Amino acid sequence: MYFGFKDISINYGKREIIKDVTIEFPKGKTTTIIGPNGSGKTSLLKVISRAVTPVRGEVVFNGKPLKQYKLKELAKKIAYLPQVHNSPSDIDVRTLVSYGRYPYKQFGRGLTRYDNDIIDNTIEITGLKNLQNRLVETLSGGERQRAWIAMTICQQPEVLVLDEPITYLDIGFQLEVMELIKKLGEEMQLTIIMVLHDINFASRYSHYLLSIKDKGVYSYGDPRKIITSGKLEDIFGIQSQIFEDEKNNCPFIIPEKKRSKWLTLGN
Ligand SMILES: Nc1ncnc2c1ncn2[C@@H]1O[C@H](COP(=O)(O)OP(=O)(O)OP(=O)(O)O)[C@@H](O)[C@H]1O
Repeated sequence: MYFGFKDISINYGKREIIKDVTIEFPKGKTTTIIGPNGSGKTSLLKVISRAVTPVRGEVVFNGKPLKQYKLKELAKKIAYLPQVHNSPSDIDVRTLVSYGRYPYKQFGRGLTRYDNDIIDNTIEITGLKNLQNRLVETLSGGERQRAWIAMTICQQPEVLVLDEPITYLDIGFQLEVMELIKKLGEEMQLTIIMVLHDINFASRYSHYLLSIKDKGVYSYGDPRKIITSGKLEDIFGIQSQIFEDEKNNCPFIIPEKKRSKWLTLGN
């Protein structure tokens, strides 16, 4: 297995959240995890970042369980951007991006010329050149997200894990960040695993979708296979119309109605 979950189960106390999930993420491709609120998507990503320890199973990278790697070694291979990230208030964009080089730093040494070249290049390709001296706290939400993504890219990872990277952004910045992720994925041949709530963005920007329901994998595959009105009804309890986005060559959904006891009361 290149990278994936092998028989992962997650509990919080006695409560079981995820049960026996096994999935391999294809190398160099983008896989997006979708599923209802509270279904365990973030918990799965946190197992990759080691913030959550599964009760059973393991994450496998290059055929070896993650726990057999040294943390510094892993940080050069896998970058993780959590859903909520608070920047220190007094650092500028360049400094934030440079944090991505920490796994490569020798003890007691500063950044090398090579590190600075990588930082320059990352700032260039993520369109941050004009913002590099600005304090991170003064950036708009979209600009800030770009800066954080740049930090992960500066790590030169093979695997990039993103938890809801566009959730708090307006539609313009959502599009900009998704295009950036796509560009970086293609140029750096990244294996991207992310969680998105927006099914249409997930459909358009993913090679594969993984849907989570009832503690496990409900469906996995090409967006065309996953985005069907029957499956979306099962996963989210919604009725929807599905169309073909011919320009982007993927399905898109118009949600119609939620199956909800609140809405039908009194009818
Ligand atoms: N540290 C924790 N302690 C106890 N329960 C937790 C903890 N973290 C998450 N949970 C619970 O585990 C379940 C899964 O949470 P998780 O955040 O993984 O779901 P999610 O699919 O990412 O949800 P959302 O789409 O709302 O972000 C939820 O019921 C949540 O309340």
